[in-house]
Amino acid sequence: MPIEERGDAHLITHALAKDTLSRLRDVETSQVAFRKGLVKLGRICGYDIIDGAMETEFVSIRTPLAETTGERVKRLDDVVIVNVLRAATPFVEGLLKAFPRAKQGVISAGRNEEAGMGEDGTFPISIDYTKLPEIRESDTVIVADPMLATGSTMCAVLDHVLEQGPDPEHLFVLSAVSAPDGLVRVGEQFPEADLLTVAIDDHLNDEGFIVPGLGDAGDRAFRTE
Ligand SMILES: O=P(O)(O)OC[C@H]1O[C@H](OP(=O)(O)OP(=O)(O)O)[C@H](O)[C@@H]1O
Ligand SMILES: O=c1cc[nH]c(=O)[nH]1
Ligand SMILES: [Mg+2]
Repeated sequence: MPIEERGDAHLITHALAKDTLSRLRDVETSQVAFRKGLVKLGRICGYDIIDGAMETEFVSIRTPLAETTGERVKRLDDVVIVNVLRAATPFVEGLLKAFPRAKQGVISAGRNEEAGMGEDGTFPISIDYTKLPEIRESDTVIVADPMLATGSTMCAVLDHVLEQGPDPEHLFVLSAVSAPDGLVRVGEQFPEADLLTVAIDDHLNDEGFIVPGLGDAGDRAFRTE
């Protein structure tokens, strides 16, 4: 199975996910290659979520030649993907290749970098715009953000997502790179969430950036610096 348990999180271990993340980390990777890499990584992660966490069922099929039995992924319509603006946008574009019929929500959430990281290791988060579909108990919700650093953004986003209605059957927090602090913070505050990530990095620096990380994912994808 391409998803392995690791402490507070589950690691997506597909070789192509690691390959793609390594290209994203490279400081020489151009903006276009970076954005395309995030799309690719989202697609791989989506396939791995389906492989590791979604049920399948056997169905009868008639091919042009004969009756046979096939296997289908169940309940792909009951998936909600939440895009945490803005760095998650290309990542979600890739996820949608695996979940083309997912309902989508967006939340614009940003760290107040000027305020800096507080003594408790968190950032103030401003949530400026949200548009979420109805979330039902039977849904699988995937909240996607390529970077989980202090976890401040994800905690604010999850508060918002969960206050809208009943707890969904499955709640996944999907990131490309996570810092140990962020995983612990989100895991403690939202024990119902399944934390999925491609890599757990070493530490956060004084500015709250993941080390070694890949830099500022939003700036690299959107060419803003
Ligand atoms: O775990 P945290 O410490 O909260 O940091 C992670 C957040 O930081 C980045 O967003 P950023 O605030 O840079 O916004 P952007 O996507 O617009 O660049 C990233 O995409 C996460 O949302
Ligand atoms: O390392 C980090 C931390 C937060 N946001 C990013 O884009 N990168
Ligand atoms: Mg940013």
